Amino acid sequence: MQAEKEEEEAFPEEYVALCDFTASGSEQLGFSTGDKLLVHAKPSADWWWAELQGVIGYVPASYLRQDAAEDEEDTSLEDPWQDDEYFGSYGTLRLHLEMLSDRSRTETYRQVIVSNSASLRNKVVMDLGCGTGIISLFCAQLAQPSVVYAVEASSMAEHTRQLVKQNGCEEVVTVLQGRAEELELPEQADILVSEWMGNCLLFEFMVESVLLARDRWLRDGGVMWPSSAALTLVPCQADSYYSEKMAFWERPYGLDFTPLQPLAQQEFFTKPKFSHLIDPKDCLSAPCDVICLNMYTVQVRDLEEMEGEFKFCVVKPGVFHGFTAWFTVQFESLEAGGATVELDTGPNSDPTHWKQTLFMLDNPIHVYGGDSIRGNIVLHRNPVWRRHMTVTLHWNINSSSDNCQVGTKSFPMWR
Ligand SMILES: N=C(N)NC/C=C/[C@H]1O[C@@H](n2cnc3c(N)ncnc32)[C@H](O)[C@@H]1O
Repeated sequence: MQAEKEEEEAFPEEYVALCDFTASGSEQLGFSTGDKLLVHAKPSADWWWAELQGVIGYVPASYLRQDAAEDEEDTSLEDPWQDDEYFGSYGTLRLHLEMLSDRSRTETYRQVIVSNSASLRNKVVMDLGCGTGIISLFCAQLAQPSVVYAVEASSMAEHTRQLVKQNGCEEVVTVLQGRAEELELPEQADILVSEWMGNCLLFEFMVESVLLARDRWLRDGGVMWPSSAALTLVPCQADSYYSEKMAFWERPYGLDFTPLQPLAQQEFFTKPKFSHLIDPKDCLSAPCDVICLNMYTVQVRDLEEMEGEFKFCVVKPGVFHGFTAWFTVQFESLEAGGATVELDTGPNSDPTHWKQTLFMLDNPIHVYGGDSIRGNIVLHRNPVWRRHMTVTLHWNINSSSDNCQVGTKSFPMWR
């Protein structure tokens, strides 16, 4: 009796969902990654009786992990920002080499410095997330700011100091190691420059650090580089990707493998495809900016859920396999009336390391010239894993040739 009594007291236990689970059968309970479930009983090793927001049902035990609160030493694994992993990855050269090898990206930042070099004279610059210090070195080499605070949280910072010295910029560039939103800057900055953009613009949510640093270190009237950003969307064909991942199962070596197609859809089309290079001819309409950020006014709380409408007019017959997304950022001139510089990661510009992001629908839809595809996109930041989000698309197709088709799909990035 005593043991049972103790066991009774142990429940409910709090667990975190490691990944999504779709319930099949009324007595099962579905959930999403990061959901906190209350486990009331463990009738078997594999299936537990759990509750989520008042709903009770059976859940697969293997999808759950004991919540951090119950198990102190694991808290480091529970970091919602995954900083160890994130800054660890930036402590090695791989990602910096990829970014520096991206000429379109890096030359754009150099262009910004060159075209504003006169106005940069005697200014205080903060380079947030300087990495190897490339932007700070451009400032010191191509303009005469009074000081550049090159802020870098990863262990790359000590190498960056060496590069600053190696290139004779130590008089101007000061490398500060630490998270920008936590460290002390000696003074306010006139310009806050950063290369913070992730896939689909926001992934990694480094932008949150940029906004916190803006609010704390950019002086009134100071300049944000980028000054604005836009997420752009277009309905598209993706025939080769569809053939490679889905049509393939129709007749491999003369056999019928179509029973594997639901698995293929789950495995290949549930998450967005990063690093997709869309051919401009696969765009079914003109693209549309669906979400625009003004870097002076956007607030961290706005990042929780960002929504944008779209209305595409199909310009030619084709197969609507999905949507492709990319972003542009603009750098306003320091001189009133000066030219704005833009970095465009879309299919009509030189490719960048971001390429584009492809969201595949479950079932392709034939569309025809004159059809309209209306709807909206919602970027919902993950409440638990703070560098991740879910992208939900809703669409309505109005076609003269057949009745209206409505659809919706959510894509985790990545949790
Ligand atoms: N554009 C993308 N996605 N990444 C390119 C830039 C990422 C670089 O910025 C640094 N970084 C990111 N967040 C912070 C922060 N809050 N404080 C200081 N340094 C930071 C990373 O360690 C990389 O070196």
